[in-house]
Amino acid sequence: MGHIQVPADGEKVTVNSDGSLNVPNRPVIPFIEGDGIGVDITPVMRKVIDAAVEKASAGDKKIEWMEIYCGEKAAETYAGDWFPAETLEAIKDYVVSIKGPLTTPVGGGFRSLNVALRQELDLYVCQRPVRWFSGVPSPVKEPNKVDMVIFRENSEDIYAGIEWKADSDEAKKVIKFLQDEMDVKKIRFPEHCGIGIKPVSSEGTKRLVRKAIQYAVDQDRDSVTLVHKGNIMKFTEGAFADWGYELARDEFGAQPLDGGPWHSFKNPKTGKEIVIKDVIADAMLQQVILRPAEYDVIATLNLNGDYLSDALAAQVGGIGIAPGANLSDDVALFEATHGTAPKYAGQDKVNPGSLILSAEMMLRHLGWNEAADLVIKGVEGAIEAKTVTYDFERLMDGAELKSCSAFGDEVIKHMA
Ligand SMILES: NC(=O)C1=CN([C@@H]2O[C@H](COP(=O)(O)OP(=O)(O)OC[C@H]3O[C@@H](n4cnc5c(N)ncnc54)[C@H](OP(=O)(O)O)[C@@H]3O)[C@@H](O)[C@H]2O)C=CC1
Ligand SMILES: O=C(O)CCC(=O)C(=O)O
Ligand SMILES: [Mg+2]
Repeated sequence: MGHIQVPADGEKVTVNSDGSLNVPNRPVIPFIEGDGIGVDITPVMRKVIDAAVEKASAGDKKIEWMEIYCGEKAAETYAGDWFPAETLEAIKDYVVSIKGPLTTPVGGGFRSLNVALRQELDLYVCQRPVRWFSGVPSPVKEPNKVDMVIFRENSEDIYAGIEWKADSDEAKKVIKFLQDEMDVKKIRFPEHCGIGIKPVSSEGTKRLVRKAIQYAVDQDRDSVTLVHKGNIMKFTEGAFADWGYELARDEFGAQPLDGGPWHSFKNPKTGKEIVIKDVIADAMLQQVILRPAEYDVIATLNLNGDYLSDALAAQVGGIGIAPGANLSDDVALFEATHGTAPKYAGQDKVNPGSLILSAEMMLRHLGWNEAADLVIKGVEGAIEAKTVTYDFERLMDGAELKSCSAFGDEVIKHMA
C-alpha cells in the first residue's frame, strides 16, 4: 500500500532528451529523513534551503518537499519493509532527491540500504567535493590548499555484495571450485574462510572516469588522478587505471607525457592543459596530506573512494561538513558523506553542514545557483562568526557552541 503523500501544489522535475532538466518553480523534491541523526539534520537542512530559495527568488520559487521512506522509518511505516519499492519508484520518477543517513549493521544483518539504493538506481557516480571554509578548525597546516572533488565508482568493486560467510555451503563450494577447477593454491586457511568477489569492469570504469574528466573540462580543473591499488590487484584496480588512461586517449585526445604513464590534453573550453595521472591508493593517503595542492579531481574505485572521502573530509574539518551526490545519467540522490552517528541521535547536537551542503549541490544541479550561493554565504558567515556546532567548537578558540538547529538559524541569518 502507498504511504507517500504527494504535495498538491508541486510539479515534477523532468529530464529533456539532451539530459538537461526541466525545473518548475515549485518542484516536488522527495526526501528520506534518515536514521539516527537524520531526525536532527534533515529538518534543519529543509529550513535553510527553504530560506535560501525564498530569498533568492523573492518568493517566486519554492521546493515542495515530499517525504519518502527507507530504513527504520520505512520499517515502521510499511510493516517491516526497510526498502519499499514505492521509494525507489519515487526517486526515479521525481529525478532529484535527497536523503539522510541510513544504518547498516556490521557483520550480519541486512546489506547496506545506502549501497542498495545506489545499485538499484544505477547511481554509478558518487561525487564528493572537499574544500575548506575559512575558519574551520583543521589538523593540517594549510587546509586552504585542499580543493578536491572525489568521483567514487558506486556500482562495482567489493561493494557489489558478492560474498559468502565462512563455513557456509556457498563459501565451501566457491573455494572447492577455485582449488579444483582454477588451480588456486594460495588460500592460506581454506577450512574456515569467508569469500568475497571484486568485480571491476571496463564499462563501469569508463563511465565513471568519463564523468570525472568531463567535470575537469567543465569546471576548468588542472588534473584528474586515477587512484588504485593496481600493484597488488592487477586485473581489477590495475585495470581501472589502464582503462582510465585508455578512455582519456580515446575520448578526450589525451597523449602520454614523456612516454607515460601520465597523459595530458588541452581543455577544449579553455585551452589549458589537463593532466591525467595515477597514484597508488596507500601513497595517495599521504600525498593528499603532504601535497594537497597537487590534487584536484580524483577518480577511484568504490572502497578507495569510501576511505578517501572520510580521510579528506578530516583535513577540512571532518565529516560534519562533507557533502555528496549519487548520480546516474538522469537521476540524482544527494546525501552527506557521514553516517547516522547513533550516539548523538535526537540530541539536536550534530553539525547539519554536510546535509546542508549536499542540498547546496542539489540547488546547483537544479540550476538554482543564486539560492546555492546564498547557502554558501550563510555557512561561511556562521563559521566566520564562530557560531558553530560541537565538532568545530571543541577545536576553535573563542567559539560559541550552537545546537544543530541553532547553527541552521545562524546560516539563515548570515544569508542577509
Ligand atoms: N551514506 C550513509 O547513509 C552512511 C551510513 N553509515 C552508517 O552509519 C552508521 C554509523 O556509522 P559510523 O561508522 O559511526 O560513522 P558516522 O559517520 O555515523 O559517525 C562517526 C563519527 O563521525 C562524526 N560525525 C558524523 N556525523 C557528524 C555530524 N553530522 N556532525 C559532526 N560530527 C559527525 C562523529 O564524531 P565524534 O564521535 O568525534 O563526535 C561520529 O561519532 C553505521 O550503521 C554505518 O553503516 C555510515 C556512513 C555513510
Ligand atoms: O552504507 C553504509 O552504511 C556506509 C556507506 C558509506 O560509508 C559511504 O557511502 O561513504
Ligand atoms: Mg563512508
